[in-house]
Amino acid sequence: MHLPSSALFPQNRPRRLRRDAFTRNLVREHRVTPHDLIYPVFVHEGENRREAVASMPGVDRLSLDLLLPVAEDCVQLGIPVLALFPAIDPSLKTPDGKEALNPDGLIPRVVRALKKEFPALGVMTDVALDPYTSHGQDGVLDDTGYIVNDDTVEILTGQALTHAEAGVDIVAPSDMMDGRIGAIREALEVQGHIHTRIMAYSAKYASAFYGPFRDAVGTRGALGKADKNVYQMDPGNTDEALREVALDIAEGADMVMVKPGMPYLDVVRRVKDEFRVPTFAYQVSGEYAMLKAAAANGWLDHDAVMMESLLAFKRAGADGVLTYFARDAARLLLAR
Ligand SMILES: NCc1[nH]cc(CCC(=O)O)c1CC(=O)O
Ligand SMILES: [Mg+2]
Repeated sequence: MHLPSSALFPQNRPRRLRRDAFTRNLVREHRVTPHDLIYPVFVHEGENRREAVASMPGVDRLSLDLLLPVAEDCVQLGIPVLALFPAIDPSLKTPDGKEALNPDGLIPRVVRALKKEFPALGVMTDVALDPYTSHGQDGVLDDTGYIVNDDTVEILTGQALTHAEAGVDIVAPSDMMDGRIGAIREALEVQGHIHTRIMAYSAKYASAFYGPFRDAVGTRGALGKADKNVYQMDPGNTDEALREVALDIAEGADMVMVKPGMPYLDVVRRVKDEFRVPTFAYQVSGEYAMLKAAAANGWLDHDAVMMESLLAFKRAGADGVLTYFARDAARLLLAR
């Protein structure tokens, strides 16, 4: 028999551990479970209103009555948290986005209904002004069109309190203003909302992958050619992500997030290694749209790439993933 030249061969045969399914199952280092998944949903006013989001196949804007069965499905599937995003009636949008502070607005009403019907299901809300502003930016503008920080933080703090008063479990500021986590945490404490958790969008990049989301919440038109580069992070930076996360933890965040997801797995890994806090990644609308489009063309296997993409987040160090695939993935996992 011909002998191989390497002294390590044939003692070292890594393929032994790949030979059959039971061995692969036995030695697998990372897994996805339904409990890892947060399901983002889009809500709008009305009754029995369902509107498909063209750039996000399988995702609809729903009125509250149609959202309730979706919430029930999440409970059945073991998905721990729903993340709410509003598509606000254009007649309610203003330059300062003050509808975000309305205690009887869409989001507070949806939160109250969900917590009443499904008390064990976690509910998370987005803290940011873009669905409420007439210009589609996440904050208020000065005369030059610059998004001003501190005035915006004041409004965001009011928005977070409004959600907390409605009974939300987790507020998730996605605006990228400086100092908002500290301001929100202090206000929550002062008002006695000591259990409200904060998941900070700490390292949120100015990304082109958010396009379909802006269709879903109806901000693409208002935003026009404008970008969010003066507050969201530059895609070229990773040290800066660590500084942002450090600030948010110091200011009182319970959990942090990196966003987008798949193109930023290096950032997820660095954040997890550095801070060892609950770390989440957002597989954003554009990532979802890419995989859906390729699958619809028959270029990729839908279920296989869905599960592989989610597993990649876990392997990179994420404790959980916000994903529009949450229900599909959970269903598949439970069927196995
Ligand atoms: N505060 C806005 C917000 N909250 C979540 C997303 C993106 C989510 C997605 O693309 O799936 C965005 C878009 C943006 O910053 O323009
Ligand atoms: Mg910050």
